[in-house]
Amino acid sequence: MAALRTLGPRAAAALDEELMSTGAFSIDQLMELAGLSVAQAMYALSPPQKSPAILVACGPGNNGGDGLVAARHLHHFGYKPTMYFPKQTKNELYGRLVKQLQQLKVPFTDDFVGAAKGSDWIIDAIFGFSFSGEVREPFPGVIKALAESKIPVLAVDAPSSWNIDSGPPQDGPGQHYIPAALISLTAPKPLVKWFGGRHFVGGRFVSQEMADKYEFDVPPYKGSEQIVEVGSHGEKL
Ligand SMILES: NC(=O)C1=CN([C@@H]2O[C@H](COP(=O)(O)OP(=O)(O)OC[C@H]3O[C@@H](n4cnc5c(N)ncnc54)[C@H](OP(=O)(O)O)[C@@H]3O)[C@@H](O)[C@H]2O)[C@H](O)CC1
Ligand SMILES: [K+]
Repeated sequence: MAALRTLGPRAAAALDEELMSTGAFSIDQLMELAGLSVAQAMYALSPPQKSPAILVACGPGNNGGDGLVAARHLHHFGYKPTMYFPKQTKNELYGRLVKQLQQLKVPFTDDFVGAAKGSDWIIDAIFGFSFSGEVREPFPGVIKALAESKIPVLAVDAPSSWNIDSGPPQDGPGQHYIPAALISLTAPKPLVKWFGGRHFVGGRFVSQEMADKYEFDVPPYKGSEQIVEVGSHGEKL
């Protein structure tokens, strides 16, 4: 069966702009729904009874914000999330998301490698569709640790360090990391061509009109679910 059409980084950024202007959404709303779908994908992969300890690595942009929201939902689902959020900005929304986690006594750590050792799964919410170029500090060590670790990773929107259009960095086998699972938000990005693991689509907030305009497909969400599992490259299952 045909794969879901992909959305490149420029189109994804333009869609976000339009959702938050003429679409009348706030970033808080989009991030809340994106983060909820990340938490639902984690639950579909492994429930808290089996995999309670989740390390959530958050970057400085909206991909990181999705991770902060997902962690709050994971806490309420019964998981024990730990946060690695090394590059916190003064952004007011992020401040509130962090405070909500602190009030739930969700721990924050500066030691990614140490925290990863005790984790059942890692959520990679470091970079999404606005990533480009070489990974800059403080993240190269984190990407290296992900490449060396055997702990399964759920990547949010993109495996961090992969080019959104052209996939894994050309740095040789064993150098880049390969997540066990990916949740694409709104639509898969072109990099799914190089992905081979379990793949979900989430971010259930676009109209059919918007999907037609940006030439992607709304996946077949069932009932009240915020996610759909698709094939590795976005094939409909
Ligand atoms: N419509 C949707 O589906 C929604 C998706 N959401 C999520 O938002 C991200 C995109 O968020 P954005 O804020 O545009 O960008 P990112 O989070 O991907 O990354 C931006 C930050 O990353 C830094 N960056 C970029 N490249 C590098 C690099 N090579 N090394 C280190 N750091 C890098 C960048 O830093 P600057 O220094 O350049 O500022 C940014 O800080 C999308 O993927 C979804 O996950 C929304 O939550 C809701 C709508
Ligand atoms: K990511």
